[in-house]
Amino acid sequence: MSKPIFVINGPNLNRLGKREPEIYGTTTLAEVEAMCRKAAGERELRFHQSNFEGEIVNWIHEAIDEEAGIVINPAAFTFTSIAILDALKMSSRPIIELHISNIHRREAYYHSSFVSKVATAVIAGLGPNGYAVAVRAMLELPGS
Ligand SMILES: O=C(O)[C@]1(O)C[C@H](CCCOc2ccccc2)[C@@H](O)[C@H](O)C1
Repeated sequence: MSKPIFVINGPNLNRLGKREPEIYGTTTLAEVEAMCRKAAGERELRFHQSNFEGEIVNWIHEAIDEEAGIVINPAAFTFTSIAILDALKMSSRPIIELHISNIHRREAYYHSSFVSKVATAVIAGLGPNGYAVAVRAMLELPGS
């Protein structure tokens, strides 16, 4: 039986599409979820968002226990969270770090990701469509 794919979103992404459309577009997180489920096809997809670091850590533990691949947009926790890094280090499955914007073209405090130290791949700058690209890529990665 194939394993689920976890898509995990960090703080403030619940406001996607409602603020800063010039950076993040007008697509809502609910629409992103629908795009991910379409991209996943028959594969089970778990889609989560939280503004709380510990909740994100718990979902990473769930993904590890289910031997599942993880697509993660940690949002601001990308640049601050050792807890999320430590949790991701425990995974033996593919991890795709996803950012809607190209963080490397933005403010300097967005340039150094803890998550990139353990990510299998990083997607940044494709806009909300990057999520569907990440899910489709995850389907093809060995071990996902
Ligand atoms: O580009 C991305 O996906 C980011 O992960 C989004 C984070 C911000 C998430 C906040 O999302 C909002 C969405 C709509 C309105 C306001 C914030 C930002 O801190 C990263 O540098 C890049």
